[in-house]
Amino acid sequence: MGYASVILEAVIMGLITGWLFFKPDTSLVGIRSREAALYTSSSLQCYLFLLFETYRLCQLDLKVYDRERAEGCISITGFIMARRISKLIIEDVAVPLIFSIITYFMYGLRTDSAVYFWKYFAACFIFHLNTLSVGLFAAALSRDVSIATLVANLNFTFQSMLNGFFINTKQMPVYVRWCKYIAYLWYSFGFIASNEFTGFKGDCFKQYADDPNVDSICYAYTGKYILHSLGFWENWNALPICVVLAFCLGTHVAAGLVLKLNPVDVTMGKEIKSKHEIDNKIQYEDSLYNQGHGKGMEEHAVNVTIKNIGLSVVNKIKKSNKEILINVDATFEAGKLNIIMGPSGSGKTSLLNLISGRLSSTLTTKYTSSGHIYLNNFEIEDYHIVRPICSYVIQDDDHLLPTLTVKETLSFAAKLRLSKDKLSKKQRENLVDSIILQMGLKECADTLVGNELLKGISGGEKRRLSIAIQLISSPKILILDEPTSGLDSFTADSIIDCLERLSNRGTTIIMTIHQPRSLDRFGSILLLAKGGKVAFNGTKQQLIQNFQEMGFTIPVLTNLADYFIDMISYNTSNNAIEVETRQRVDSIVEHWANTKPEYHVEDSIQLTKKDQLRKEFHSYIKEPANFLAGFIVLTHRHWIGLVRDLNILAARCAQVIGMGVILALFFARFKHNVTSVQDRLGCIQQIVSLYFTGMLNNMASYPRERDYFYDEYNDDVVSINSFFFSYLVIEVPFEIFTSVVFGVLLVFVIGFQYDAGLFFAMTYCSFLTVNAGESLGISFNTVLDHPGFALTMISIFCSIGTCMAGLLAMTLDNFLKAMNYTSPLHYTVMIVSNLVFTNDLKLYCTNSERLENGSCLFTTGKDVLDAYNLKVNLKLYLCLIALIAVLHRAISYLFLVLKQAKINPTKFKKLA
Ligand SMILES: Nc1ncnc2c1ncn2[C@@H]1O[C@H](COP(=O)(O)OP(=O)(O)OP(=O)(O)O)[C@@H](O)[C@H]1O
Repeated sequence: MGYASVILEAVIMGLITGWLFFKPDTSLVGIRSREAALYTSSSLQCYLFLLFETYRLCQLDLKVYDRERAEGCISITGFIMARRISKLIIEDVAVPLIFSIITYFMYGLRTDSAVYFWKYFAACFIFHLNTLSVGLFAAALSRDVSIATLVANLNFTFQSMLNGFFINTKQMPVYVRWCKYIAYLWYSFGFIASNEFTGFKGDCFKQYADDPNVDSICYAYTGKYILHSLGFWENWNALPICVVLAFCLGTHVAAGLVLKLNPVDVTMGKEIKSKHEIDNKIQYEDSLYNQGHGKGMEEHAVNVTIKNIGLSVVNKIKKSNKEILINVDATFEAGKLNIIMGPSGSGKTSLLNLISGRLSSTLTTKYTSSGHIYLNNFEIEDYHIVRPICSYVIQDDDHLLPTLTVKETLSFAAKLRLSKDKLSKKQRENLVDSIILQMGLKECADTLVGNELLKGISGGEKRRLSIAIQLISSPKILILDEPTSGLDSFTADSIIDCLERLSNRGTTIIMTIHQPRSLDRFGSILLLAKGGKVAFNGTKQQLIQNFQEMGFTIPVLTNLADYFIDMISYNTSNNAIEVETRQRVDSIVEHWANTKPEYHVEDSIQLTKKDQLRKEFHSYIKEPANFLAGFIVLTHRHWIGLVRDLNILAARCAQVIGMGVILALFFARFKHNVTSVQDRLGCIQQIVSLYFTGMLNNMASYPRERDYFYDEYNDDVVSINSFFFSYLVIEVPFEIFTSVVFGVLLVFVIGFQYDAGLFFAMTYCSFLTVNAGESLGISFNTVLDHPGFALTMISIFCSIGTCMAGLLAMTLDNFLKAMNYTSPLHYTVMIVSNLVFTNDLKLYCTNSERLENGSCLFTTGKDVLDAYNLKVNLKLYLCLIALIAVLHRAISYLFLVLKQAKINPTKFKKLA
């Protein structure tokens, strides 16, 4: 995914920026477009890779490195060198090469000598390398993705202010002007601009070729003038490229040092005392079953029978069809621990997913199934109607929210799951306490769950917490995927004890298990052989008898579970052994097929609709919390998560405000000479970067919230609306607060104008831009499950919006112009420009700024609007930007609904 992402990014960015800046002419506007194109090559495209690299390092590569380093397998130097070497060909060379080839020819850069192309490529290569080193440095500073991307983003904003494109370094306040010498983007842009403009002459020279004053008439069209106005020099080659290389090396060394001094920033999760103590005397039965929630579990046991189950998956890209389960027959009775065992890849998880109605096809894969599933004598025709009466404990515990304590996790789960049961607060607390006691979680009840960066409860405790969450709704059928995997035998036994108690009360337990200590406690065993075929289903005694009948000797001293799994696994260590073991497995499967009992369900009745299930099993049905109850619980939970995760909180505030501070540093305060027009335009262009900050804020928290929501949605406990609006309610106050500060910084500190209208418009546009960026994040993170890939796509989207906003790509074709009307960035640029460049903005010329005839190019702001064709209907644009922001959010909502419709197996093919 990593390589595919970066190559795709290079191709898409190359093609689209190539389209935006396609062969500009050599008029003044065309020259500015050419400068903007070179800016994207030296800076903007690197920014995308910077974000991706930072994200990938935090989420994946540094986690592996930290683990290996803790085990003493790798040194810091080894890690950095290995990383560079392993990515040299595909990422470090191929990506800039692809981007260079596409853009060089689409931008129409100089073709008088091939040397210029190779210098352009060498520059892109070194800038790319340098960008990756900055990503490494940011991730080394903090493994937390919100802080690392904050560092990377603010660093880029700082650098891009200094590169000379947005503001001529000579116009900068003296206290920051010197910073250009330490800004790698200044050298990068300078090198690439010098490569293009050294000796450059615009068409003006052809036009006035016969005029003896051609040199003075066309001076503004010469490379010398263009480079001078940007603050660079002709033939500026060796120095900038060496400096960028030195930056690259230096940043790698600095990142290594930071990695050494800051090994892994794992903080200890503190205890957070809850308001009431857990009463040791509370018994599970007392609270759960005698307080109106037990629903008479013993009354109706639900036995699950499956007959002739087949399952296959088609990969639409590879056009392959794989059989996962073949003719599986089994019964899972209430009151017993029913286990499914088999070698890895035998289809255990797929079977559980099928029974519980959670199989989910994707854009590239499609599941097809056949067979019959019965609950007692009711045949379930459609998967989705099974879901409300069963709970599912998935294999992995990473979905748990790290900033909640064990008790809070269960309390919130109880508020959602029991919102429709008329339990008092006290009863609910008792229930939670009793489950905590039951699952042996009392000692860690007030400890944060934690994750890899926040030390919290142990792996075994997380496993028990995941099970405890599902126990809250006292499910009639409890399905568990490897509840004991990765646990020590004592903890594993304690979980089995608990499940046994549950099954004794009538819950139907179906679980997969890998290596149980003994088979004695399991009432029913389903053995699945490789290829998804049944090798046996019955009790332990029957299993032994079955194997003895086939002539196998059951070893006395070997763990029986291990023995049976070995017997139905292929050994592929060499051909002869593989053939032998395959024959053995086939014979076991065949023997079972010939001797298995008839799985006949008497007087079966078909259940085709949810309402029928509701009628038959009404006391066991789980209902999602209504909108308001879900909204309140999720908002409260999200808020706690936010205030406890100071990194996310800091990032949410600092992304926007930090950008305002950097802009204030460079632009405060605007002069009123004609040259200040470019500074004002540059500053307005920078405002659109808020789109990126919205997206980064989203990336820091949304993927985690989303995963937890998917689990709860699949559990039928919460609705999409509750999740969607609770996220909105938490996010918006931060956006409003930071946009107000941003407005103050830009309007009053930088000094656009002391105008209340401009301040409100600036705040309004900033808020809507950040909000739209966040919506974009929701949309892509919903459509794409892989956050790294989502980040790549969002970054491309944001970059294109930034280029088209109005002040970078100045000459758009009609299609792009039409597209621009859907971008909030276009409206932001236009609204702010129209409020800044008014008749009240009086401009003067210094002597050197006067035209040939002694007049001034601009005397008021209005002249600027006219010259750049920026005049728009302000009121209409103020309405349209709000409409576009709402539309962004509505689309993200739609994606969420569509995604859930796909996850929700109501859309699945019925059992044939
Ligand atoms: N969407 C899919 N696309 C391709 N193959 C799939 C898909 N889903 C399942 N499979 C394949 O089906 C087989 C069974 O997978 P499953 O996860 O059910 O096995 P398992 O017995 O639970 O394995 P493990 O014990 O390792 O968890 C595997 O070979 C897996 O690769």
